[in-house]
Amino acid sequence: MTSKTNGVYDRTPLIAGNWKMNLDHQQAVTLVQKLTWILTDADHDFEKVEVAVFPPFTDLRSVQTLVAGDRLPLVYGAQDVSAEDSGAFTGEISAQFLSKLGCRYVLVGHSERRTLHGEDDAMANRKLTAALRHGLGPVLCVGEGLDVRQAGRHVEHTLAQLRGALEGLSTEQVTDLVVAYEPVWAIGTGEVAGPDDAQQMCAALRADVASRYGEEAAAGLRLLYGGSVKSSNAASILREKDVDGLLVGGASLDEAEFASIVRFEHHLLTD
Ligand SMILES: O=C[C@H](O)COP(=O)(O)O
Repeated sequence: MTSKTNGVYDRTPLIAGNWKMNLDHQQAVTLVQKLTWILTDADHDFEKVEVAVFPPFTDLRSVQTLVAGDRLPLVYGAQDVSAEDSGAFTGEISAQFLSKLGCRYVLVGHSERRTLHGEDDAMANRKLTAALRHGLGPVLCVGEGLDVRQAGRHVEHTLAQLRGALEGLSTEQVTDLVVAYEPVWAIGTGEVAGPDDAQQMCAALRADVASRYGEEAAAGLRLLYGGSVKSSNAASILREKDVDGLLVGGASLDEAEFASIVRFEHHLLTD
């Protein structure tokens, strides 16, 4: 069985906030402070439901100082990483630097990196490998565009992205991985894939990992859904068996809204 269980869920749920290119380092400190106050006030158990924020690179040092100084129970990561470790790569950020800043996670292959910067599965694979080399937990993002969904090829497309990005990884590395399914047509558009869509894809991703890396790897793999998540739809998506968490964009910029998403169990109880 997986070592990821927290005694309540099969795997520890992860609620992650991707701030994208929003909030400077001072705003970052304010948001992280307020978010922690709200969650601590509400007796949130951070061991039971993990909370992560993904600020811009320039905020990370400030977030590290705050989290370490005040021993805050949330974790943080970066939105991207270089495939290279060091050298003449102007503008790139090494996984080693992120590791030194206390990042636990890093996003790899986000759809905005793929569409705006031409990143393909081979690049995602190199970045993922670089992250693992330096002890970071990659959050691999996969998902189809509207044309692919309309053509009914979304499962095959997303599984191909997964396979390409995982090329050469060991079973152990795959077991600890987080994969976020983000249908591109649902990102920042207000369109949400239904809980059934999220479950269908997450089940397909888990089954694919089971067939290639074994049941234990599949049981440990955490699968997130991302795309126009709000507090009003979070609980219904997280109710699905194979969905282990959420990757939240816009709604993570509002501490009260994000805290409400983190406390999805409260909605499950009151729904
Ligand atoms: O990384 C987060 C996703 O791109 C979702 O963004 P969104 O919640 O603003 O749709």
